[in-house]
Amino acid sequence: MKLTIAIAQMKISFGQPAENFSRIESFVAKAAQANADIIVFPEMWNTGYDLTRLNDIADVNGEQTKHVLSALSKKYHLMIHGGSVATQRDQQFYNTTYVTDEAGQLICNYDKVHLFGLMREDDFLAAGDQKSRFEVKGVPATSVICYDIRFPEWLRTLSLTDSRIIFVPAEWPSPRIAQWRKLLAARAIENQSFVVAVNRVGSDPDNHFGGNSVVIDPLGNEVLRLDSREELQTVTIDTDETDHVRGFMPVFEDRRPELYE
Ligand SMILES: NC(=O)CCC(=O)C(=O)O
Repeated sequence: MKLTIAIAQMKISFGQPAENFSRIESFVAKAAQANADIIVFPEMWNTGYDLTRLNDIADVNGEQTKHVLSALSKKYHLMIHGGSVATQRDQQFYNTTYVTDEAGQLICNYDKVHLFGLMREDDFLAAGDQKSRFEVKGVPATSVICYDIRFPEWLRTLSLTDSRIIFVPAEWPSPRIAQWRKLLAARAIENQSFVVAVNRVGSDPDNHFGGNSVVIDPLGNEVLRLDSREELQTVTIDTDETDHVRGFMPVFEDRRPELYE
């Protein structure tokens, strides 16, 4: 299946959800103009890492995000991978991914599983404990969030289902961009999957974020890589490549799970 994927490598206004919400439609409109099947946003784009103010600015039950993504999907007839947003549910805060299909239906809901202590997530957020699975035009896909990619055992459990694409929204600081690229390539190669990883650009009071959003094929080749500017770019991938790679090198069949516990 050929899929055209749009990467929205955006700046995020720190602690200003209204400003951030007002900016996403122009990315979606450009993606639709480029005939994209799906657009992907970065991590925590509604608030940035303004964690001390979550009580005032997190999206309660994700209602605003779900409503806006659904309306934009319907208006522009494309899927939206909503990166992730800060949400509040039952007196707790989460880092949550929502995905809507072209009819505006919510088809994925995932809370970040591994909280990143260096950016104080563990002081403010609750961790998720559920996998994600959804389909992009019938192609099975999964989604994790940023620091989750440092846990290959988690991504393996997801790829053992039937996933062919791993989506990774992120706010990954510039000093570790070399690690970002290597970790993402490793996750693509070992899971014989496409990886679509979208980082933000710009700065907040604590970090500068280096972009370098990438789309990586199942052999670990970067088929698209952005630099550190705010921009939207699209690329077309052929997801049948995963079956070809899994066919000639049957890593999943050669596993010895009885030895791994
Ligand atoms: N927002 C994040 O999870 C950042 C993860 C990160 O920077 C890392 O090095 O891991």
